[in-house]
Amino acid sequence: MILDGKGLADRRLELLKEDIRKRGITPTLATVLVGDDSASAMYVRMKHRACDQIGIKSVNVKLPGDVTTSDVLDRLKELNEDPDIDGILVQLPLPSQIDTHQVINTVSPEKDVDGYHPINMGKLVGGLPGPRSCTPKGIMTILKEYGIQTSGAHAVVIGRSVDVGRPMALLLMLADATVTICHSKTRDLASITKQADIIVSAAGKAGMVTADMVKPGATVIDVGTNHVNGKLRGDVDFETVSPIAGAITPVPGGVGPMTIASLMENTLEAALSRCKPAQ
Ligand SMILES: Nc1nc(=O)c2c([nH]1)NC[C@@H]1CN(c3ccc(C(=O)N[C@@H](CCC(=O)O)C(=O)O)cc3)C=[N+]21
Repeated sequence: MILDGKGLADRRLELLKEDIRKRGITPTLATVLVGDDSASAMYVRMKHRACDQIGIKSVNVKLPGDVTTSDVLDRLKELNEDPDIDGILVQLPLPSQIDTHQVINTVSPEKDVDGYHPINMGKLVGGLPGPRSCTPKGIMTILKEYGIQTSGAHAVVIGRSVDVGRPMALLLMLADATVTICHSKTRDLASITKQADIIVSAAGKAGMVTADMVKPGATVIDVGTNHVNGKLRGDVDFETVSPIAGAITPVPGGVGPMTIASLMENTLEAALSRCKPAQ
């Protein structure tokens, strides 16, 4: 079974559009793009397009590639204080001279639609409600919508990044999975992934998950967005793995569109919790 992230995301965007229209509000998302990396610029454009599609207002703050950390922090403080802005997304990765930790720390936790702020990460660790990182949230939605059981399942996450691997593992654990986290230093990766009912690959290496690493019938979620010779490729060798997997996300058309749908959900939630309508 192919897990159609694109179709699911489109349906969720339609529901969000209807929800926003009925509430008569205009949530507002600010994106912050530093420098002119073409992939980052494309992702930001895709986010703005989704906003336009569903009635979220978006503003794009563009900063030159040679700004200092304090330039970025100053701009973020303005956005934090701006009552018209509900959500703030700082597109990552940032240029190397910028202190990414300080930037993430400066985004107001109430406006943190990526769920990267330590307060929101802490809420995730504690199992408290709060904004969840968009990619892991989108993956949980895929699993839920397709009825893929997490309770009691062995989920193997490949990758321990702060934006995907770690929050993914925590969300799977909160959903009662038994979770193993693997990464670049893991020995004999295949022997571990072979035991998985659910594999989530966020390793960032094109084609690294091969058929011999997958148990027949397993669910395979591919977070990879690797650009190889101008083509987008996932972490999973789709040709050989898809006949073995019980369910698999394609790249493109799988996790990526769900990341954006989750961002839209987080932006609406940020707007609603910032301005509680009178009952
Ligand atoms: N603060 C921050 N938050 C993020 O959520 C964030 C980020 N920084 N930096 C970069 C990554 C990457 N990311 C993607 C979003 C959508 C697709 C997506 O929709 N991709 C399409 C294909 C697009 C294409 O054609 O290349 C698909 O998979 O079907 C992919 C990747 C969000 N990220």
